[in-house]
Amino acid sequence: MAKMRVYELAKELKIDNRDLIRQLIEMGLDVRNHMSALSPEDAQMVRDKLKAERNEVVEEKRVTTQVIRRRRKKVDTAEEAAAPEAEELSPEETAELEEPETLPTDEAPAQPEPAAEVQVSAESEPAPTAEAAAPAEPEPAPGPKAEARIEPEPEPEPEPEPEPKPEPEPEPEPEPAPAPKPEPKPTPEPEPAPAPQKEPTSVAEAKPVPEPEPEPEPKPQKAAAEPKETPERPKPQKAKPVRPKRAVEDAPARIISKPTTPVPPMGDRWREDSRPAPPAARRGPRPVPPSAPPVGEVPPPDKSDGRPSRRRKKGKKGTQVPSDDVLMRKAGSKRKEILDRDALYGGRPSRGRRRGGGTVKKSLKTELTTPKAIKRRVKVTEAITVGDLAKRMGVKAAEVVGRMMKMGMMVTLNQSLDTDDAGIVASEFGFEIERVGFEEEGLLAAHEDSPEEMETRPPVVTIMGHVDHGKTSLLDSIRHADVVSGEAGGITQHIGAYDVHLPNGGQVVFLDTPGHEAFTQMRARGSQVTDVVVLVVAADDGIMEQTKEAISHSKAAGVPIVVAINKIDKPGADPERVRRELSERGLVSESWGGDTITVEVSAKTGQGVEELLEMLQLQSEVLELTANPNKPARGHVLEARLDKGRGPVGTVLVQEGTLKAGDSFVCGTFAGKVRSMLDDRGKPVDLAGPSIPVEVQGFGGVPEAGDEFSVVDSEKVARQIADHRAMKKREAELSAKTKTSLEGFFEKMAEGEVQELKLVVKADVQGSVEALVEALGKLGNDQVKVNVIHAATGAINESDVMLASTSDAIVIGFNVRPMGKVSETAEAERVDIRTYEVIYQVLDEVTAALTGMLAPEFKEEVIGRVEVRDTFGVPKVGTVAGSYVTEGHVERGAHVRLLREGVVIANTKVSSLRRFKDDVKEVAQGFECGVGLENYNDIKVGDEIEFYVIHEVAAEL
Ligand SMILES: Nc1nc2c(ncn2[C@@H]2O[C@H](COP(=O)(O)OP(=O)(O)OP(=O)(O)O)[C@@H](O)[C@H]2O)c(=O)[nH]1
Repeated sequence: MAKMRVYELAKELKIDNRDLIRQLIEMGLDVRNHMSALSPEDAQMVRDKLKAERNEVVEEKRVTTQVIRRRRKKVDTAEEAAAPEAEELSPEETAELEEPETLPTDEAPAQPEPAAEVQVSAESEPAPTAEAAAPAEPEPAPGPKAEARIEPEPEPEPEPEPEPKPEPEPEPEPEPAPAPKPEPKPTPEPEPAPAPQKEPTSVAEAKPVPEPEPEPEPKPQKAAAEPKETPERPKPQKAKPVRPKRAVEDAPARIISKPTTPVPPMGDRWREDSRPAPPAARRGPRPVPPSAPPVGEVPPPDKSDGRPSRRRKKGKKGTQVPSDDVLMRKAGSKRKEILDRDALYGGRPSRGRRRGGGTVKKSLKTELTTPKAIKRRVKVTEAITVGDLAKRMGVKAAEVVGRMMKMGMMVTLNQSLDTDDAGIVASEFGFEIERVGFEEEGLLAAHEDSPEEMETRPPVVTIMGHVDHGKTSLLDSIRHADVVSGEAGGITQHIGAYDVHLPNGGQVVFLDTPGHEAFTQMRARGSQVTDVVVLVVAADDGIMEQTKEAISHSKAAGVPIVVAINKIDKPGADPERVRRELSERGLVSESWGGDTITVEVSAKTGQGVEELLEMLQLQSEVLELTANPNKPARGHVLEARLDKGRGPVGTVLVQEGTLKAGDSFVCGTFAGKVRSMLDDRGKPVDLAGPSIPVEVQGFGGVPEAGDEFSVVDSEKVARQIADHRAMKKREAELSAKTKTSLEGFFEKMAEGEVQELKLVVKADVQGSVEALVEALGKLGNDQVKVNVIHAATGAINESDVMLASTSDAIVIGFNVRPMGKVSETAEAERVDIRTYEVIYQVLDEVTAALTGMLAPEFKEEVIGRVEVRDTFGVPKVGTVAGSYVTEGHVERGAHVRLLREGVVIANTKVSSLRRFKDDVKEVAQGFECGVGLENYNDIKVGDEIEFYVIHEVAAEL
């Protein structure tokens, strides 16, 4: 059989993950978290054990109208078996069974409204009474009740419950419902016994019936029985108090109301897990009644919703429940107190009436928080953070996080959920997720080019090649060939691209790409805007590794290659060898009958450079490169950086249209307006047509190399698109991270798989970013790896910090610093930001961090020894050794070895360390002390106890 995860077992047993983990640990099982695996045998053993424990149920008995006595009781298996059956009773049966309870309610009816309240208060107050009478109650009922209250709140918020209930409950509830039942059943007892069980069942089934019943609150009995099961209903109870009269009206309502409670089911799960017991008692009972009374008022689904929410609030304040009681006592009028409370938290008008005070109006406020059915849809584009989702649903974020934790999803507020996960969570609150799209295309200027509008444009050329084959030299040589440049050294390059004007009037634009392997990605991107690639191959070296890469990138991009066989001036030059090797790579030279243009050049002497330029022009003509210059510009960013004086600037290669000063544009996730443009020689220009590279000033932020640049109609449109893209990007990043965290992190941790050091890398220029990402990616080993979750240019901003925070990553800044309040945010989020100015320092520190993450080695250090001079038997503690510290010192919590004549008799830990009657943390050499050992009592006079501690020693890579 396959192993089972703790959370799966918890789900099966319908108990909270944490509770189960605690119990598993108590059972001696090695579990760390809810993702820990359990063998089939262990799982079965746990099931058996927990089931056995569940046989112990709480017996509730109504002693007086306001007092219910609960006692724990062992239930026979047979009884249990019977119970289930009861649960399975048909709705009608259930109804019948419930009716009896209703009757009691009727009894109370005399005090219609009050009745409800009284009951509630009775229960709540009883707290005191009950406590005195049956202390046991609090614990048993509490748990469920507490949960119930809380649940009610959660559900109420979703208010949609009434309406939505049907949907949500059906699926989710089923499970939850059962879960609660188990507990409730036990509670059932005497008369109610049957009802309770049924209730659960009925609840599940009835749920569909939702709105129907306004039934008044069942009497205490019901409360007693239901409490556990319908913890959520508690709120409803609260509602009852308010709606007493109505409640009385609908008897069947109860059942219905329960169904209504269905929404809670989801909550039940959670409740079961986390709710505190204390308040439960009071709330427990209420749950049932609530459903009834509320129902009466519920008529309008919304209202019912609204009410629940109020109740919830109350419930939330569940902790306040006690305070309520206190208030009631003080006031001397329980009813009034309850009413007041209701009013405070948005009670119904009815409450107000009772009060007869203006406060009623205030209570109406709550209704504002009740989402209407049509508003129970949360629109999401790609993903949504947990916090946003909670906000959009009008639910407390902590509550959403709590529910997700109970679902086995460990998340933080800023974690992003994709639409699927968000849908699951939203359904827990009665909401739906609606995926919506953003019509970005509609906002971007679309223009159909007609053949007449097309004009020839210069080819854009990228020079690639292996290291030292002469790329830079060739570019220099080409600059000298520029006929426009009046400068001695040819073009003084200002940006990563420049256009060369040929003697024949032609023009060729070159992209200047670095030749280091760390920039392979940049080269690949360069290919995307490139029309022709000049592959530089040293005639004396032939095709090398990077030459092959360049060929691959060019081919993948579908860009034709013109080969420049360089260094033909060198004695060892062998152009034919290069052609042969090229043909082996599919590039057959024209001189060999192929279609690959090869030109023999010498960057050093300038030989063949003009011919190369002519060939490029020829190739360009063959390609029939054209573009429409008469439309809004579109292009790509070749390089971008943060200029101290000018802010973000980027080199943009215009590919179509004409870029003008003053144009509004969107680039990547930034909007901007062209404030100024410089050409490749650093001269200001107002226009830049197709194939022309210009340095643009006016970006809203530093874009990434390769980002598309598009001119749009207005700044407003630009901002709209940029904001949308930024949101999508962030959501995508967070979503990706979240998925990793949700689906793999815990499992990996539990199974000791690979750990990752996550980094957010920010640098001043794209080149540095890519170099860092590549270098960092090479660090680590098979145990620990580096995962750069985000890398970009520009200062470290809050987005980076939040991403690091949610991803548990470190922010690496290279030649950039945190902006504005980012440092404060980082401190608040406990995000480590490290800034550097030298790459090797980055690598050194990251390596150190990785070392710290490696599984530590353990080293033992003996800190002291004692000699046992006497032994004492202490009740409930065991044997205590009256000892004398002979060496070093001894500490409580230290590991110890019990030595007898030099032989290790036991290896355990110190359970107690005392000096006379005082517990002490440490005892120094030369002093006497009493030492108790964990799980070991066979200590004898003359034994020696060696104390030692274990240190973790970081491993090295
Ligand atoms: N003899 C001779 N030497 C050349 C020629 N072209 C380049 N060199 C030399 O080759 C060496 C490398 O040239 P670079 O232009 O730096 O080569 P690169 O491909 O740009 O190198 P990286 O930038 O490191 O990728 C330099 O010492 C140049 O002087 C040439 O045509 N003939």
